[in-house]
Amino acid sequence: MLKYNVGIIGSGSAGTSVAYGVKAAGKSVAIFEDYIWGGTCANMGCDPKKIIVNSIDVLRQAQLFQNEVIGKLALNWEAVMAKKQKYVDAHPVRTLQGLDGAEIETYHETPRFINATTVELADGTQIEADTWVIASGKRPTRPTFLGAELAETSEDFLNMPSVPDDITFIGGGYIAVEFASIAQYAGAHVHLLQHNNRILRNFEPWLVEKLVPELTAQGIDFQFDTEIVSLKKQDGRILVTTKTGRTFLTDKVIAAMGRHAAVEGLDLAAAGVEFDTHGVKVNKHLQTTAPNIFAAGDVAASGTPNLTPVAGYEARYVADYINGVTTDAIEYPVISSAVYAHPRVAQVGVTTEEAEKLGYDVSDYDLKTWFNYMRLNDQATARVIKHEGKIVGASIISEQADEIINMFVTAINNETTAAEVANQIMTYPTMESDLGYFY
Ligand SMILES: Cc1cc2nc3c(=O)[nH]c(=O)nc-3n(C[C@H](O)[C@H](O)[C@H](O)COP(=O)(O)OP(=O)(O)OC[C@H]3O[C@@H](n4cnc5c(N)ncnc54)[C@H](O)[C@@H]3O)c2cc1C
Ligand SMILES: NC(=O)c1ccc[n+]([C@@H]2O[C@H](COP(=O)([O-])OP(=O)(O)OC[C@H]3O[C@@H](n4cnc5c(N)ncnc54)[C@H](O)[C@@H]3O)[C@@H](O)[C@H]2O)c1
Repeated sequence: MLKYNVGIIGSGSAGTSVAYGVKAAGKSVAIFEDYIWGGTCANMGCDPKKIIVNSIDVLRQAQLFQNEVIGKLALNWEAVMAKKQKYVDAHPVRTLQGLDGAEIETYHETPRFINATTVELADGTQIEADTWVIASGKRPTRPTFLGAELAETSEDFLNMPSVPDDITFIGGGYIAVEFASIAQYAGAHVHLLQHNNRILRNFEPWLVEKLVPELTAQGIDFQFDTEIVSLKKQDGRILVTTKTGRTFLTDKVIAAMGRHAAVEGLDLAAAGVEFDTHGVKVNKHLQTTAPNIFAAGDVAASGTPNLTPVAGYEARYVADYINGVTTDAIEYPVISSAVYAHPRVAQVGVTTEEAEKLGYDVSDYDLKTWFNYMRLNDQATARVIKHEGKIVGASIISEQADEIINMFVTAINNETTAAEVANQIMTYPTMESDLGYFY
């Protein structure tokens, strides 16, 4: 039987990071991937999306500067896709080369647990490892209504050869909002159907209350409290029927109703690993219900948001734990996140609701009058939460929110004071040089 110190399932941000971490400590390592080497973020998530978003940003900038810059720009979707594809095609190759170069054994298939230490491959080969790490991520949740097979996924959207005239998103999370913004600027008529009355449920309500009217004014048709009962092909288009009996025709439907843990085919029960709708159950050491099996990244029900930097952080912790570098429980720094719409929204740390309970100071800033936002025609607004002279939370709606939020991440983690900010000489005029004004 083949034997390794560590077996890792999944080659995304979490799996590869654990693999390099334990290999560096001299362990023998095998990694299994049943789809595309390198995982979601680089192949069908953050990176290809951000390449497309950045082309849309140029159109957005032209719109914001329409008084100063004259002439109409047009998006060449095919060229944007070609640029995205060049990056995406290279990624699995780079991932495999990296793993091979580090002498990490690679298997392109789903391993099936037969007990807590041994898996079996499709050809009957058995592989044993002292320690396993489940880093298999999440996969899109498919709808179950009549005609659901006509609904495509975020991956299909990122591979669209052309922009449809009319597109419908089911769901109001990160993916639906970001892709609706892309599609709208790319020239489609966009519908976003949310089954309740709140999109971006993990974001500050004040941000969402500003974003929705902005995106509506751009042309996105938000339909709240709307559930789909069926999709049906009609005259080369798709007929959408909602629970209220309303019907409309669209050209493409993208289901973005969340993602579920990718545990199919692993037979986790045979290994004594429990999971539920949130993912694989883990304790404060990211250990599953089988003590020699860990879970990290999206698949782990660790109570953290499913984001790439979180997957990397958990993976580094698991590698350290396996290597004996730490026995402490995992502790997370503040976790920032952004929605790459136009404008962006981003937040980190203590929320308004928490601040009100804790009696912390909540300050709002109308940034459009500040020089660094005025020069960019950016109608930005920020909220900063402070306690004992330090920033503990921030949320922002701005064309640059994804970048600006990171200066708050650093200020919160370092517990930076106003005096410490004043002692830094930053380049001017830049957004970061305004940090002192938020104290
Ligand atoms: C459209 C989209 C956009 C996103 N944008 C952002 C963003 O802007 N910023 C951000 O921080 N996060 C973003 N995310 C989330 C981010 O992609 C994930 O949080 C991150 O990829 C999680 O990494 P992971 O290693 O846990 O899982 P993954 O990257 O999903 O890796 C898991 C790997 O395991 C493989 N696998 C699954 N089952 C098996 C099996 N049985 N056997 C072998 N292999 C298996 C999968 O094929 C996959 O390659 C986005 C996600 C999506 C879908
Ligand atoms: N910018 C980023 O960091 C980024 C971007 C994209 C994705 N992601 C990650 O990927 C994950 C998946 O994204 P997502 O947008 O699919 O999920 P999500 O969890 O963000 O949103 C799911 C949406 O679908 C809705 N929904 C749930 N069940 C439904 C149903 N039965 N019918 C209709 N709508 C339903 C929810 O109310 C919610 O609005 C995110 O949670 C996030 O962690 C991050």
